[in-house]
Amino acid sequence: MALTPKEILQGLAGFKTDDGLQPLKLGYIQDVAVEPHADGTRVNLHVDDVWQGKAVAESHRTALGAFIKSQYPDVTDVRIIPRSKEQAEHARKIAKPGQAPPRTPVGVKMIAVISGKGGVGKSTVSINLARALAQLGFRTGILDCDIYGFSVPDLLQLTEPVKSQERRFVPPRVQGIDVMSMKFFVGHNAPVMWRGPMLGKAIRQMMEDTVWNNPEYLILDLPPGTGDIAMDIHQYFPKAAAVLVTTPDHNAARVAERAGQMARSMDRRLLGVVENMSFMNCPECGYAWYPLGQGGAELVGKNLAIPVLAKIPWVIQGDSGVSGLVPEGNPAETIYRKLAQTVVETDLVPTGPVSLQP
Ligand SMILES: Nc1ncnc2c1ncn2[C@@H]1O[C@H](COP(=O)(O)OP(=O)(O)OP(=O)(O)O)[C@@H](O)[C@H]1O
Repeated sequence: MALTPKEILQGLAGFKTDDGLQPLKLGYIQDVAVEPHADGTRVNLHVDDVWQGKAVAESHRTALGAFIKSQYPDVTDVRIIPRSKEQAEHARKIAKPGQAPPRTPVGVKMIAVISGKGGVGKSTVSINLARALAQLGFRTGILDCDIYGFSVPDLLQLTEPVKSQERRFVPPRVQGIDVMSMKFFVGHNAPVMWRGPMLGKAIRQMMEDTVWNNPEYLILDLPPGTGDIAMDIHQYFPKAAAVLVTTPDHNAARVAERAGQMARSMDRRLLGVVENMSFMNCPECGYAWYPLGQGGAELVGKNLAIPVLAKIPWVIQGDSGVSGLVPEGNPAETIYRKLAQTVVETDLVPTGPVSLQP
């Protein structure tokens, strides 16, 4: 018999933290979802983000996960996802557990993630921001607009081919994010060698011929730079607000600033700057060091008069790790969650149902 959320909730009645808190009794457990997978069962548990007036401790989350695994041997993966009460309420409104999300298209808020230089982590920030928004309960999609340099599917370790339905494409879903990328339409790592008009057609088709699940947020991973391609793609999404990504070194920051100026000259609203690969923490003593220097985000922020939204540390992946998603329990998870919360609290204007039409 498959495990049910109710059984997990019943089991949680027996859980206490080291310091004697009973989260179920205290009303900190928001909801449980059980997902059967080929290699076992995954449990996603939303909990309040504040316990006893403080952000829920990492140790409480770890203990909760370990408890569930110890009670139910079929469970191979537990995700404890903190969320504010308001976000839980919002999530309940948009998708009652067990029910399909409403079919009426709602407005989509688009966020273009942009950078000056390649390789600063624009795609990494895009996927982790998308996941954090999905974890907050929003239907979220990501469109990899980096037609020539697509990397979103690889960073998400997506291997399955895209499926079609009535001559449209069904985007694969990873961790609650619907993903569309040029990668799905080209041969194994084949280069895309198209010029302008074809490029525009590809973006338009990926948007319009995709069966999007009425996303509330669509993250656009734009190509880096200020050249023709980046400008063309900016034009396709006139209403998207932008998040600028830089690394801390001042050279990258100056290039990022130019990309920000270009976006602004095209009437794009700049929400702020995210500094990626900002610092490294020693896993033993917590000592922070700065392999790429410091001050890049502040420089961009000051010169463009935009806020620094987040500083993301270096994230060390495991031996097998080619995934760009921050591993569960890594401190960067909390930083991305706060970034997503900032985005949610920003008065973004929805653009109407997903469409490229302005
Ligand atoms: N915070 C981080 N810690 C460790 N590695 C990172 C971090 N951010 C990005 N990386 C790694 O750096 C590489 C480049 O990242 P990513 O592809 O996100 O950059 P990008 O700016 O989108 O590049 P491009 O524009 O060339 O596509 C990837 O291998 C990614 O896993």
